[in-house]
Amino acid sequence: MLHCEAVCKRYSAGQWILSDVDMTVSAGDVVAVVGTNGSGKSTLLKILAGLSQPTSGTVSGRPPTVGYVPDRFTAHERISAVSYLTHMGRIRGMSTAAARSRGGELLERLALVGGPTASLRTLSKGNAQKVALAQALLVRPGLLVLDEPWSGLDASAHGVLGDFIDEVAGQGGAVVFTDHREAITGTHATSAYAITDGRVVRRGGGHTEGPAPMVELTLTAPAAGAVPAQLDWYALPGVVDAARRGQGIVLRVTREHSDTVLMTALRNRWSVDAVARASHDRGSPTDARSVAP
Ligand SMILES: Nc1ncnc2c1ncn2[C@@H]1O[C@H](COP(=O)(O)OP(=O)(O)OP(=O)(O)O)[C@@H](O)[C@H]1O
Repeated sequence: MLHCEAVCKRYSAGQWILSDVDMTVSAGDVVAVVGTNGSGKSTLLKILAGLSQPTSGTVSGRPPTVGYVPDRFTAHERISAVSYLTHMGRIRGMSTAAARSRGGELLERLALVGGPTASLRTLSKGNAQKVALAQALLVRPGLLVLDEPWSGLDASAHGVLGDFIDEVAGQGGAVVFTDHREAITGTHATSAYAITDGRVVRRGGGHTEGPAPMVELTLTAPAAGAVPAQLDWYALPGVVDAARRGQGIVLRVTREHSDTVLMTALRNRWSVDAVARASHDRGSPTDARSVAP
């Protein structure tokens, strides 16, 4: 489907932001792009969405309908949220009635504070983000590109956003998003890429091809009273799966990071029951969508 080949990007004569990016996004994929501030995540997303052109390299196979949500949606217009969505829907070829109805339905699901008739210029960052999300979903996107979509959204909208992502992917669309929290990428993404020094590598081993070696760690929780008994496993490097088992937990961790994760567990008084080479039959190393955090 969407395929980037040897994509490089720099702005004017500045330094290279992206170098030789090879990336494929297929129907049904939910792809996380992670990286530090300024690493080029937004730049990559804009190229994938078709809003920015690579300096060199090619992007092919972009679906005709792309939904894009920027990291910040600043709307100063006086018009109401639902009127804005109606206009956007018409631009996308919908009838006025269909656009208004679909826009209203999306805003209702997102629980826009102030309701659909709230004026855009009065919206908080999180509420404006809801409108931006709704406009991207007016017409079912073949590719949905979300730049830090969780940022600013209240917790109740997080679940709705997750549902939207699942719906788009379930209907054969692809989703690409950025977020800096490992737990989010682990929960929602079927694969993840990290940007470091302009290079985009498949997370969990640093290769875009072939699964990274994985280790399965079986750990038992510390006795009651020991502190801290719980760790945010997904926040540890290399953890792609964390499944509770009785009083313990079974982690799938990239071989590269397994020693670090073990040390962290031991420092926090978890006991190690078993360390084994993990098979790849349960999906790719970054396939963590089916597992609750
Ligand atoms: N239009 C532009 N013109 C010139 N430089 C730009 C432009 N857009 C981005 N940059 C630069 O490109 C680099 C990457 O920016 P980008 O916004 O893609 O990073 P990011 O990973 O999304 O950052 P953040 O996590 O802070 O949103 C930064 O150094 C930024 O200053």
